[in-house]
Amino acid sequence: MPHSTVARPGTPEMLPPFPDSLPQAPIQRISLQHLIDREPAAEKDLWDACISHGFFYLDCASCDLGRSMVRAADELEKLSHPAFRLPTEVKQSAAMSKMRTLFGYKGPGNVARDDPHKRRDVGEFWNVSKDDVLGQSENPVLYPSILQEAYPLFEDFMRNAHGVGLLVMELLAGRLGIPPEQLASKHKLQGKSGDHVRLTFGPGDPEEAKMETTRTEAETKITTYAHTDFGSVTLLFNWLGGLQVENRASGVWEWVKPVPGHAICNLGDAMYEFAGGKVSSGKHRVVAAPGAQAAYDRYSVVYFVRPEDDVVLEDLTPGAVPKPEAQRWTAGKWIDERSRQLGNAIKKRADA
Ligand SMILES: O=C(O)CCC(=O)C(=O)O
Ligand SMILES: [Fe+2]
Repeated sequence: MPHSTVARPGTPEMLPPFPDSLPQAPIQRISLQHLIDREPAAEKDLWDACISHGFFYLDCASCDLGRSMVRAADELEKLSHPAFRLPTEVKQSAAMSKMRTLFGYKGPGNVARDDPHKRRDVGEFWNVSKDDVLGQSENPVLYPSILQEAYPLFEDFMRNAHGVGLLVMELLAGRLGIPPEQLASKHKLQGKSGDHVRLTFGPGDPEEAKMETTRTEAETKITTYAHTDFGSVTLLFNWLGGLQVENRASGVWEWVKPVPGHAICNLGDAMYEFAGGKVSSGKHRVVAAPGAQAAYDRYSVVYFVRPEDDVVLEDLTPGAVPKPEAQRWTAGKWIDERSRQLGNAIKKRADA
């Protein structure tokens, strides 16, 4: 997959604007500082967002923790440019399919099992494992040196994003009647889990510019296939449009406009299970950025907070009826299975 010749200028201000005419998902903005302060109005907004779309903007400009995450995400975005321009052989030497799980490099060309149009996706990922970065993997991925040399930056971002994920879970636990320490104990930083930083790349394509309102679904190029996130809480930083969330009532794909200084935060399947289905794991995907933005290469920086691999995904709310044994998925197996559905050829775990 050749890279676009249009280099991203590097500063968000220099990018063409997101077209205001497009239907945007009605996602609330919530201040991280207000959540840290446990302000009741912010907690209520969080709850409302989580039981409706399962998505919200997290205003990170409001506190040191948030500003530090924004700075690290900006640095990781810059690192992504050379990391995705490495020769294909170098990237493939750390391919997910060669590794034990979904960590490592994902190239373009996957076809999701359930895509009726059998489109090949155009997106690339570097999935950098928390356990590898923290030096607690038995079998770490041999990432290219450009990524390994940046482990201190990854670690800084991970620790902060993990902390924010735990805060979101603690606040939701309060509403759900789940003892907060029960969720925290299933998402320990030191636990073996699918947590990782994902750097994503989608090639710019000037021919896609302004096609977003006329192209059919079959003509829509997929950067990242429609999916729900597999874990508990996701924090996402992006600079160009392209992210879309499915409106649950109408089935229409609505755009999510990047807002400077804000993370996009969403819940995944594991949180849906823990909450007994009371919160949403919203379906989303990434397509070419809209309008003149389509010509630019698109990068995003994501952190996934997931339950530890051996945690059973089950309803933790008071009075929940335990699932029959045959329907009890551990987080590790759930992540592997969902990853295969999205077209990733990953090996079975030794303990599976
Ligand atoms: O790149 C984005 O904006 C979203 C990425 C995403 O949804 C994912 O990697 O799970
Ligand atoms: Fe996602």
